[in-house]
Amino acid sequence: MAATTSTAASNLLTTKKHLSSLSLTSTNNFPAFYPLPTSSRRQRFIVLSASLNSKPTVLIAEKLGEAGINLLKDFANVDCSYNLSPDELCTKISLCDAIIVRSGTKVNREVFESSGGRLKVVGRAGVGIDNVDLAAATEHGCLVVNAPTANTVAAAEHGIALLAAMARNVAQADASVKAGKWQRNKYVGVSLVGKTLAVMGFGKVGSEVARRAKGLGMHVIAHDPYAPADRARAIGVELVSFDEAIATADFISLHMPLTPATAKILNDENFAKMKKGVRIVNVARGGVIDEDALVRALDAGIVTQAALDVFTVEPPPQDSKLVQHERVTVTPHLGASTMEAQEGVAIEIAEAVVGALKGELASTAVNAPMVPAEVLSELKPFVELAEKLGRLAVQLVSGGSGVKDVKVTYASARAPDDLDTRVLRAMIIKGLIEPISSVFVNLVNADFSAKQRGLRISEERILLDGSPESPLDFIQVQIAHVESKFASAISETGEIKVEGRVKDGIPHLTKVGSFEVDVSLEGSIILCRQVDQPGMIGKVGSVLGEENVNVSFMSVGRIAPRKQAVMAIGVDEQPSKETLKKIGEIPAIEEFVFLKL
Ligand SMILES: NC(=O)c1ccc[n+]([C@@H]2O[C@H](COP(=O)([O-])OP(=O)(O)OC[C@H]3O[C@@H](n4cnc5c(N)ncnc54)[C@H](O)[C@@H]3O)[C@@H](O)[C@H]2O)c1
Ligand SMILES: O=C(O)[C@H](O)COP(=O)(O)O
Repeated sequence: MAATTSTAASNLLTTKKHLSSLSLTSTNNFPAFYPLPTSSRRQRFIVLSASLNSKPTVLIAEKLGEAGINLLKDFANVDCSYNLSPDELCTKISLCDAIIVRSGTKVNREVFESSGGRLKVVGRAGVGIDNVDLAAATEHGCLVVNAPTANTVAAAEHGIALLAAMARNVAQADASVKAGKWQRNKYVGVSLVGKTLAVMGFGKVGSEVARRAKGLGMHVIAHDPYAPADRARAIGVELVSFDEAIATADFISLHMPLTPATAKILNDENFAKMKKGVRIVNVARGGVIDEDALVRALDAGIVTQAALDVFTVEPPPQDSKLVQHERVTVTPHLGASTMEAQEGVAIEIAEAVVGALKGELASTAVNAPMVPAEVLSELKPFVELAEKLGRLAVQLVSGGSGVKDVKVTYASARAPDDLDTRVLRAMIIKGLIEPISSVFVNLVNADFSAKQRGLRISEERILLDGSPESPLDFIQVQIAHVESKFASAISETGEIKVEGRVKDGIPHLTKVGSFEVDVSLEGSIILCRQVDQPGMIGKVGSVLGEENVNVSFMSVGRIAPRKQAVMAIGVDEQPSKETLKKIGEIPAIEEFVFLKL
């Protein structure tokens, strides 16, 4: 057995310009995209319809900066129709090759179905694509592109504006003066200087908020299990645990994406851990707060004030107790709404849409990583395996010094020249980044996205003896210098380690930490560490069965009989919190974790 090592980081592209687009040629003058299949997307060959002879039509459905509109007009017929009803949108869409929206327009399955196959590009002039049905887009051969960077500073500035306005009761005092009152004693505020601000989510927006808050004389701490600690230290911010952040902060500012792990992360249980009198700002996504719990925390005096730009349902109901609360300041999702940001976003999205209509794959393409068909046919299950191992590994991280050093090992009997691992590396990066951020990774931007987040991916090849029929024997992903929410995932050498193989064309998880397991990577997975003893599979299975959660696969890996064992359980549905709690309460179970694939 021989090993060769190379460092992907050294090959990384260093400027965004270098990777802004990549052209593919195809037959009959039409550009072509090959989106990678994942378990949730049907594989499909996408052909864009912007023929070389006719100008495409772009519908701009929400207000867009002039510079972007002008850029589009050079290339396409532009129809600016704002405030369309859903029916009007469905009628118009059949005449359009592309549509550009912000967060206010729902581009749902009906829109794609109504387009009669003509719609080929959806441009989201901003970051979040919560309002675009991605699965429907991919099924209809439609590329979705977004503009992820141009509104970062605007969002951070809005966070700071809300922080200061809340502390000094600006909105409430303004309404009071306009109502003919002069209540100087009622609206005495609190100072920001010297106060502790906890920035929850230290990504693009969070780090800009932290920088600005330092300038205001605040003591800034941050919680982000995946952000590199040295990046935080460089701007004088200490990364702390979730509990420490919320327990010590005078102000909490939310900047994490909405994911299954962050949904309602501020809930009754966590409000109860906060310092009495805490003030909360949210310019991320409404869903990260349990809004009913926030009303209870405000009424109980745990939370003194809140300032919210985003809501679970937008616009929120007019009679919402939260919106109407006297100590809550609200804005209608204005984080990205500055002249400058909207000009920047307009240019970013116009360039991406024009590029896509010309057949280039933008670095901001959300649903179409691109793989040549001949590569895909052989590597398809390994491509899926790579993404899923990345997703599993990152979900096992609980803290430490951030996700920084990732080592990928490919074991294969193929000579290194016969196995192009570029796609696999991109898919591992996709799996590592997408569950924890607002970034979408494709083949064009994968290495750049990794570099931007401070991720160093080193790759190792293990050359196996034997027949090289299958491209790979196993793939292993290790994350160093981190803690895990499932201690058994840490290997003897101290890294989080997951390993997988393809069996009968299906990706399988075959190793977690030092434990051998065997579970097919479909649906989701529960990992439990237990004292090996009879009846454990039955006990866990019946807890899941009580809630009608279908078990697809179970396997137990153990060190020795009657010692510790790790049980991997594949489930088709997501168990409720109560069901997971019941699993944790089974006496022999020492730890467990639920992982979404
Ligand atoms: N209000 C607005 O108009 C507006 C504008 C821009 C962005 N946003 C929202 O702001 C949020 C942040 O955007 P961004 O561009 O900074 O995203 P980003 O991906 O750059 O940063 C998100 C950070 O959150 C961290 N994170 C993930 N899970 C976490 C967890 N459980 N706990 C703590 N941290 C966690 C990630 O590691 C990452 O560093 C997103 O929700 C985005 O949609 C809102
Ligand atoms: O996701 C985003 O980019 C922000 O939330 C801004 O959304 P908007 O473009 O609708 O203002």
